[in-house]
Amino acid sequence: MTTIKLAIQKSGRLSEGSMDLIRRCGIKVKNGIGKLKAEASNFPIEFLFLRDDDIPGYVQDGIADIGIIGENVMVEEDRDVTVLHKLGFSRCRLSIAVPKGDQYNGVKDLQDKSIATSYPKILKNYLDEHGVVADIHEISGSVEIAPSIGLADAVCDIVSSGSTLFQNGLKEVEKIFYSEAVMVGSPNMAEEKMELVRKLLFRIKSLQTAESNKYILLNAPEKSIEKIKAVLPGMRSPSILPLAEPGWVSLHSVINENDFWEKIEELKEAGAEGILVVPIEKMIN
Ligand SMILES: Nc1ncnc2c1ncn2[C@@H]1O[C@H](COP(=O)(O)OP(=O)(O)OP(=O)(O)O)[C@@H](O)[C@H]1O
Ligand SMILES: O=P(O)(O)OC[C@H]1O[C@H](OP(=O)(O)OP(=O)(O)O)[C@H](O)[C@@H]1O
Ligand SMILES: [Mg+2]
Repeated sequence: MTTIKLAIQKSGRLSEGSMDLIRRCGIKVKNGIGKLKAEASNFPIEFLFLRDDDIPGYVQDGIADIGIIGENVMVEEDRDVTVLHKLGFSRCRLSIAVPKGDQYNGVKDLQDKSIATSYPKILKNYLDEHGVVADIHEISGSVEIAPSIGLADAVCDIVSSGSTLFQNGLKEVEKIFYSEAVMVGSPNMAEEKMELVRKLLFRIKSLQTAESNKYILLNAPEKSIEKIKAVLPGMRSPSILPLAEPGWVSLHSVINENDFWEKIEELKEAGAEGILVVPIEKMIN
C-alpha cells in the first residue's frame, strides 16, 4: 500500500503547530513520543522528526515526500522543493537589528559592517539588492548576543514579538523577509503519493476555511429579514425557521468573522436579537 512520508521539526517553534494540524486533520499518530519516526493508525502517512534545516534537502532527495518548514528555511536552503500550501502558523520575520544606541539612517549605514546571522543567503540577497557590501558572519544560534560580545556590529535574525531583541539591547532597523509555516513537496512525486497529498491538503484547507468563518444564529421579526440580509451581503441564503412567538424567525448562516465584528451594531439596529456566533470545526465549499 502507498504511504507518504511527512518530515516535521523534531522540537522547536514549528513542532507544536505541525502536530496540532495533523491531529485536527483527524490523523492519529501511533507511538510518536520521543521517537524519530512514527506512523498513523488511520491514514497512510509516516512521520519523520528532523532538524528543520535538514527538511528541504530530505524532501528534495525523496527521503521524505512532504515537509513542514518555515519559508525562511525554504528560501535559505534553496533546494528543489515546491510550496504546496501556506499553513498560517509560526509567523515571523527576518530583520536586521543594531545596538539601541547606534545611529541608523538607512541600509547604506551597513556598508563594511559585520553582520551575524544564521541566514547568510537571504541577507546577502537583500544587501546585494541595495548595493551594500558587508561582512556576513554565519553563526547557528544565539545570534542576538553577537554585538554585545564584540562578534559583529549588527545581526540579522528572526523576530516575532521583538522581546529577544529588546532583552539584548538591539533595535530592529530593516524587516527583510516575512515567513510562515508552509508545506513543501518534492517536485517529482509519484502520482499515487500525490493523490494522498491532495487528500491531506483537502483536510487542511477545510480547517482553514472553517477558522475564518463562523456559524451565526439570530432571532428577528419577520419584517426585518430583508434588512438583515442587506447588512450581511455574504448571507446569501440563510436558513429561516419560525419561532414559537408569531411573527418572529430564527436566521442561521455562515459569515466571515471579520465581517461580523464590523456589522454587529447594524444587525442590532435592523432588529436582530439573541445573536449567537459559533465556531465551525470543518467547512467544505
Ligand atoms: N519567535 C518565533 N515566532 C514564530 N515563529 C518562529 C519564531 N522563531 C522561529 N520561528 C519559525 O520557526 C522555525 C523554527 O524555529 P526554531 O527556533 O525552532 O529553529 P531551530 O532552532 O533552527 O530548530 P532546529 O533545532 O530544528 O534546527 C523558524 O525557521 C521560523 O520559521
Ligand atoms: O521576537 P521574539 O518573540 O523574541 O522571537 C524571536 C526569537 O525566537 C527564536 O528563538 P527561540 O526562542 O525559538 O530560541 P532558539 O534560539 O533556541 O531558536 C528566534 O531565533 C529569535 O531569537
Ligand atoms: Mg534549525
